[in-house]
Amino acid sequence: MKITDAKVIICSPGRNFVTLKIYTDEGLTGIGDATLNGRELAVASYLTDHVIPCLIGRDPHQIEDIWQYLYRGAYWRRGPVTMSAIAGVDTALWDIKAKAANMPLYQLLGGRSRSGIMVYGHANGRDIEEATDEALRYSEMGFKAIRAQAGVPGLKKVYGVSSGAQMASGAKFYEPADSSLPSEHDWSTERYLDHAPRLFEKLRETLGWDHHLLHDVHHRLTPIEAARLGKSLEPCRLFWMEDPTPAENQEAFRLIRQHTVTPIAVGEVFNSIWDCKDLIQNQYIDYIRATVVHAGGITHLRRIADLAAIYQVRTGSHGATDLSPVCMGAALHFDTWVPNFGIQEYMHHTDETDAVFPHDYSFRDGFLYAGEKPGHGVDIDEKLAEKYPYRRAYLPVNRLAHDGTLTNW
Ligand SMILES: O=C(O)[C@@H](O)[C@@H](O)[C@H](O)[C@H](O)CO
Ligand SMILES: [Mg+2]
Repeated sequence: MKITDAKVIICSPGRNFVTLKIYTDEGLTGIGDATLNGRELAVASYLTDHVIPCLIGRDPHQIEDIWQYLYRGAYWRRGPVTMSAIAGVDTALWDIKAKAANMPLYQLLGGRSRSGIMVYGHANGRDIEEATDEALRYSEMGFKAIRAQAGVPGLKKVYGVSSGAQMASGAKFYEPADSSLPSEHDWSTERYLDHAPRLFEKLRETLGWDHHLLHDVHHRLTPIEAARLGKSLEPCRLFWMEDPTPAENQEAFRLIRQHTVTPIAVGEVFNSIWDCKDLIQNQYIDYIRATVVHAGGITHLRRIADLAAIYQVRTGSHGATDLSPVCMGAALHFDTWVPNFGIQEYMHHTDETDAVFPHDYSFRDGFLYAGEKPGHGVDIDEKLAEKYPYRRAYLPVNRLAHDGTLTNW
């Protein structure tokens, strides 16, 4: 089989997505997600201008050789743009290979390891009461695991709190990339550290102990502040505290680990095994959040998961709405196979997004189920995609409320 063509499809059904489609001389096609929130066109150009010319004429079955060619052959290795582009190619090639084998992708990876994929949903509110009501609603929707985020008194706009309407799926629409220039949020660590434990005390008081509760700190604390938060949350028994501190310095997590047993999840911004090697080998984390779309595709994510398995670190892949249904579809096949699975994030896409990306995965009683169609089970309706042209959008920036210092969003 030979790759005869490939193209990048950029669309914006509620938010921007970058999709790579690969064509072969046997009529099989495959698609991969290559969306990088706020930097979409960089990845589109990397694919169109630098990668696609190298793919034409190659055997799509040679996934590993193509991966090595695109990784080592670029000379300039790693980084979110490069690895999202490689991920788009890799996912499309696995899609083609599974279609050629006439089997769902998880079978090709090694078969089913579990009956279904436990997922967590996003409950959030402007204050503790609203977030608690949302968490109750997610419990009624069948979620066994619920991430909770709430506004912080005195702060205008913080991460994770939706001001969107409720969608048909029951979830509230939330899209952080909300403007043609970065919107500015405000932050106070002191207010947040006083407030977060109260949110989870209220949630345990209201929901009881049968649900997993998760929280995303979103890179905002110093290591010792993260240690303090972890300790304060211990009585509420969280499933994980996510991104407690920026992870460029993996060694920083040793300090957090010395002070708290609250489980830690990191890695949605990681794009290679090198970003997580020390965190995993030192068991500074409990879950690795790397994803198909941002960590070089299925080929590389398997390597990260296998390293993690040696140290009893489990997967907890990112699954926000800026990862397209193509990524979710591929992730569910990966999650169905991977032996050290932990949990999968699941934010409902909009109905218009689901229409552009028809898929055969389904949600039932707190679990997602990959479909049985050959491939990863997701397609793109190119005609419909044309109705939603790209529009520039940025993730917000964040400033300290008391003096405007630029900090982590
Ligand atoms: O854990 C999460 O879902 C968040 O960290 C993401 O929603 C993140 O803010 C977005 O993916 C950024 O594009
Ligand atoms: Mg996160």
